[in-house]
Amino acid sequence: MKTNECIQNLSYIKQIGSLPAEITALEIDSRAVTEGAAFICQKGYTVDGHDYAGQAVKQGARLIITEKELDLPADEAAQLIVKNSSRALAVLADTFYGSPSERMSVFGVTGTNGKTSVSNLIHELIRKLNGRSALSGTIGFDLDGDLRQSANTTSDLLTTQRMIRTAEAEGINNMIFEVSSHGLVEGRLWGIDFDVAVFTNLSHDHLDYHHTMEHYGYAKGLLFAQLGQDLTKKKAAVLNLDDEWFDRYAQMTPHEVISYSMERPADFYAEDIQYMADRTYYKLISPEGEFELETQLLGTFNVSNTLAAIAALYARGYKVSDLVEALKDIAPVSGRMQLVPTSAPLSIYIDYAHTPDAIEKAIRSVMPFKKNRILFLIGTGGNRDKSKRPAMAQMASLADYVVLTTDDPRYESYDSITTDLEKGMLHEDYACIGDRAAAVRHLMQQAEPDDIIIFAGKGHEDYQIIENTKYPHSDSEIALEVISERF
Ligand SMILES: CC(=O)N[C@H]1[C@@H](OP(=O)(O)OP(=O)(O)OC[C@H]2O[C@@H](n3ccc(=O)[nH]c3=O)[C@H](O)[C@@H]2O)O[C@H](CO)[C@@H](O)[C@@H]1O[C@H](C)C(=O)N[C@@H](C)C(=O)N[C@H](CCC(=O)O)C(=O)O
Ligand SMILES: Nc1ncnc2c1ncn2[C@@H]1O[C@H](COP(=O)(O)OP(=O)(O)OP(=O)(O)O)[C@@H](O)[C@H]1O
Repeated sequence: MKTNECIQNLSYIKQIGSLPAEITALEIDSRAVTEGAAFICQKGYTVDGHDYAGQAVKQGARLIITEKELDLPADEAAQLIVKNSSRALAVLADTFYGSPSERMSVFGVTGTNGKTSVSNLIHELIRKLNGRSALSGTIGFDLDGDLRQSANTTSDLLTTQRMIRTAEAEGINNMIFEVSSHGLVEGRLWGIDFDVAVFTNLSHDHLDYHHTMEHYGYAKGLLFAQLGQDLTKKKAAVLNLDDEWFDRYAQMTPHEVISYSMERPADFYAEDIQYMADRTYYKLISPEGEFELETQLLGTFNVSNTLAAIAALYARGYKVSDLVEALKDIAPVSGRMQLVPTSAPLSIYIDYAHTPDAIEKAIRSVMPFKKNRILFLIGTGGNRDKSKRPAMAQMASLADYVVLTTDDPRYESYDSITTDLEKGMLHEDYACIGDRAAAVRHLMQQAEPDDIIIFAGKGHEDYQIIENTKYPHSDSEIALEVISERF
């Protein structure tokens, strides 16, 4: 793209050197720079991208976007000094990639729990109803069925714009983003034209980063403000009426608010819910009438998640009857209340619950069909929000027997993690076993016929991070091994 065209909307303080005629690519990582690229220097948590501008120039960068004047060969690369390079990146990426989000149906899903589940439901419902869809989130970047890896729940801004551009180039006209609070406050989604913004719920998590629930809640609210003020576009906020943040998020947008609830009348609400070990049924009351709904997704929270997904697609003109029909065939996201097939006379679920609220909901979900005991294993990560640990164990105490362990201990000792968890235990029927593989084995050794077993915290992940190394790990594999020895 011509440089003048690319920087037409960019405010900058000063130009050093002459601008190249063309920009071939935008990069924020010097290691990815190719000939003719513009390199945008960003300060990170670990290093400062400004320190890599020299390397970027050596690799062929001809324009450097920087917050300070850098000592670089003026004949090789020009510099544009900007006040804030993240804002500059947002402007440049939007122009360079041609604002693809404006031409697509873009859904953003935020909340403490349920982002992956709701995003995946929206994505799969669209595909089931013969549409094409791309999804970016914790599980990766799914380009209409072709799954690629990505590092974050909400990727950096450049990756985000590239994903939308790639989807558009593939002829895909729906894009779903799982939106993290980190991503919102760091502007990883600046410039994205969302059509539907969905809120699942807000509860204790990430306070190592946000410090207070007020700040955490505010961060999530930025998604609803991002729907913008242009009322010539039909947009909607889909909000959970059962959550106390409903009113505040509704105030953040002039666009239509579509409510959903499991507890009271709303635009979309659930009545007569029946929880089975492998299916959930409920009566859906919607603006298009009442429907008997059946889903393979399990647990109370998935009733809420299915309501959110149906409401989000209704906002884009889908018929509720079609959505209800399509939902029957959609399988749960890997590792979210996923039933592990076994011939042993007990039920094993793998779940990703790693917040107090999710743990409470996971255990309450299986109570309606409990015949014997509920055995629950909970692990939590090292070097992350420690304040939630006792509250997690407090909720885990709803189970009859609990094993306290780790998920990704990183650099923290097993003992430090399980000791924090132990502070919240409300009964004595528990064991602390830091090594997760041993913890899973121990839990399975206690299992008796008709027990319900939930392994929480790792979900779809098939590894454990110890220090900075990923080791293979699978709760279900270990559980099935013990079953083959015992049953
Ligand atoms: C703490 C944090 O948010 N870190 C994110 C951040 O990394 P960083 O700040 O360490 O980056 P850095 O290594 O300091 O690099 C700074 C700059 O120098 C550049 N650089 C660096 C090295 C080099 O040789 N050349 C070079 O140009 C980098 O490309 C970058 O532009 O920027 C990276 C690229 O965008 C992110 O992948 C990374 O997320 C890490 C993996 C992370 O764990 N983040 C968590 C806190 C997070 O964001 N989580 C939320 C989900 C939460 C949830 O709901 O569960 C998420 O959205 O994922
Ligand atoms: N609506 C919900 N309310 C409460 N808990 C939920 C809800 N949906 C899912 N959960 C719980 O949270 C776990 C993670 O679900 P999911 O991956 O959909 O959430 P997430 O917001 O994407 O989480 P993360 O940001 O950590 O990836 C599930 O395994 C389940 O235990």
